[in-house]
Amino acid sequence: MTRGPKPTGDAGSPPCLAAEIAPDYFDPLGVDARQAADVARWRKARRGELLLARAALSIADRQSAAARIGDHLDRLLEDRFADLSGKVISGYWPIKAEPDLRGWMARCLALGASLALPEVEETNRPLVFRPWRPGAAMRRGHWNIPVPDTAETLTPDIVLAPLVGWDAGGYRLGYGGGYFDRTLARIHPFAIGVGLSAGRLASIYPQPHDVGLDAIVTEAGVDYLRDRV
Ligand SMILES: Nc1nc2c(c(=O)[nH]1)N(C=O)[C@@H](CNc1ccc(C(=O)N[C@@H](CCC(=O)O)C(=O)O)cc1)CN2
Ligand SMILES: Nc1ncnc2c1ncn2[C@@H]1O[C@H](COP(=O)(O)OP(=O)(O)OP(=O)(O)O)[C@@H](O)[C@H]1O
Repeated sequence: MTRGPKPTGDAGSPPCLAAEIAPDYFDPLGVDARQAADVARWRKARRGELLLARAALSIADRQSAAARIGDHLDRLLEDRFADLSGKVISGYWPIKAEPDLRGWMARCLALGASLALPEVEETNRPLVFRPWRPGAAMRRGHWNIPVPDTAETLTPDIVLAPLVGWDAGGYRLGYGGGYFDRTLARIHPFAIGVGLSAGRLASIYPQPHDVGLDAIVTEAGVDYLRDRV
C-alpha cells in the first residue's frame, strides 16, 4: 500500500465569498501551507513514477488499452445520453503515451457529435476549447501540444480528461498545471477521466482546488461513476 500525506477529507466550503464571484477562485488562506506542500511533493513523485511506467508499455499494449477504453466510453455515453447528435465532446491530442482516442472521436463525429480539443491559451487560467475534426489544420500551443489552428471556441457538453493517476473517489492526477481543475470549477460538462487501470492510487489526497470527475474509464471498464442525486 502506498504511504502518503494524511488525508484531508473532502473539500470544505471556501471561508469567504470570493468563489461566488469567481467560481475557480480558492482561498489560499483556507489551505494548510505545510500540508499542501507535502501533498504537492508526494504527487510529483507519483506522477514521475506513473509516467515512466506508462512510457515503458509497448505500442501494442497502448493500442489495445485505447480500443478498450473506447468501447467502455461507448457504453457509458449510451447509458448517460439518449443521443450524441448535437453534443460537443472535447477529447485530447495524445502526448506522453496517453491513450490515443482520436479514432473513437471520429466515431462520435459520425454519430453527429461535434468535437473539440483543449488549449492552454493563458498559463494558470482555465482551458479554452477549439473545434476540431480529423485532418484539421493544427499549430503548436503551450508545452508544444498541437491545437486546432482556429480562434473559434466551443463549450463542451462532455469532456475527456486524460489521467496520469486517479483514485476511487473520482479524483484525478494530471501533469501538475491544475488546468482541468480550473476549467471544471467554471463549466460543468459531464467530465470523464480516461487512463490506465495501472494509474490507480489509494488516494490522491484531494485538496480544496481538486474537482471530482463524473466518471473514470480505464481499459478495465468504468472504474468510477459519481452517484446521481
Ligand atoms: N494531451 C493532453 N492535452 C492537454 C492536457 C493533457 O493533460 N493532455 N492538459 C491538461 O491539463 C492541458 C495541458 N496541460 C498542462 C499541464 C501542465 C503543464 C506544465 O507546464 N507543467 C509543469 C509542471 C507544473 C507544476 O508541477 O507546477 C512542467 O511540467 O514544467 C503544461 C500543460 C491541455 N492539453
Ligand atoms: N481553481 C484554481 N485556482 C488557482 N489555482 C489552482 C486551481 N486549481 C488548481 N490550482 C493550482 O494548480 C496546481 C496544480 O494542481 P494539481 O496538482 O491538482 O494539477 P493536475 O490536476 O495534476 O494538473 P492538470 O489538470 O494541468 O493536468 C496546484 O498547486 C493548485 O494550487
